[in-house]
Amino acid sequence: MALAPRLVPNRARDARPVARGFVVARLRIPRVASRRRRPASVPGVARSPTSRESGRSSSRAFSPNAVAGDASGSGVAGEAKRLAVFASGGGSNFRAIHDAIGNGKINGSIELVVSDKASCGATEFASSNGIPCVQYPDKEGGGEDKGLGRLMRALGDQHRVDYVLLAGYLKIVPKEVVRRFERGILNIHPALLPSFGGKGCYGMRVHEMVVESGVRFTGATVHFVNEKYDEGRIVAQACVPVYPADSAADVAARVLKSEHEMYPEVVAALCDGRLRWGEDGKPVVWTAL
Ligand SMILES: Nc1nc2c(c(=O)[nH]1)N[C@@H](CN(C=O)c1ccc(C(=O)N[C@@H](CCC(=O)O)C(=O)O)cc1)CN2
Ligand SMILES: NCC(=O)N[C@@H]1O[C@H](COP(=O)([O-])[O-])[C@@H](O)[C@H]1O
Repeated sequence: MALAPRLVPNRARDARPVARGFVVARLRIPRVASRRRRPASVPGVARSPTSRESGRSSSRAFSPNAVAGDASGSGVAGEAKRLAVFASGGGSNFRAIHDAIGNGKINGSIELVVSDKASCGATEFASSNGIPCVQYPDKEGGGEDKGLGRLMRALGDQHRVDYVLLAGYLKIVPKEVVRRFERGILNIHPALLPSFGGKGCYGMRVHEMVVESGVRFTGATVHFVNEKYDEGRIVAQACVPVYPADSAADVAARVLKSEHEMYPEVVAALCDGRLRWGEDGKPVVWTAL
């Protein structure tokens, strides 16, 4: 049986940009036999002994066990995390995460898809892969609470979701969900927050603003979700150039490609317990040397 890896965090200044363009910290994880193929892009990753079953993350000082969503630092190493994806559109980020799970890069399973749309690319992909879908908000059938009660039951008792991943979801996630999944909801935004973020900043509109602004770089941001649009703690960013002749569509395609590379890696770290909160309240993706 593989021994639980002892994490020996390096000093914060060891965090340095990597070829992928987003910053990770470095820690020495003794190589342990892993039952599953390690994520190709993060060699030598071992399973961290975490489990969301042990309840919510505490706000205690940083320690090797202070991982997102883990209150005790104990738990069953390697247990696949149960994921819900919220999407409103084509679902390419959803599909990138689904593919990374299938390739063994993410230790998780997508148990539920939530959309404000009765049908979109994401819900069609979910249905064709046997993944249940729930509509929220559901103005027609949801009554006063727009289906909030049904959503909470689906995320809780029915599908026992550990983490929520927003992937092109265009509505505000209600505070009840944000509080239920403290430090357990990620979002990908198609710009370098805090620039070009907030209400009204979504989809192609973001890239139109970027081109109009004349900035020379843009990119994507993965951040934790709080009760406001795009104000949660930033986890990782990927940077791409903006060329003078670029249209908004050119920029959108370049940013989307970087999203498909970055988001699965961050989700893999979240599911492996390698997404850790420092004493300064900033989350960091850790990987092996
Ligand atoms: N509680 C939270 N909910 C959501 C967040 C968040 O950070 N906290 N992120 C958004 C995703 N997002 C940017 O990354 C975003 C999505 C949509 C909007 C927006 O202005 N929406 C419009 C409605 C658009 C429509 O219905 O077509 C609006 O609210 O008027 C801003 C940012 C997901 N949810
Ligand atoms: N502010 C939220 C927002 O604009 N999210 C963006 O919507 C697109 C969804 O594409 P997808 O449906 O193909 O994943 C992605 O570019 C994502 O960053």
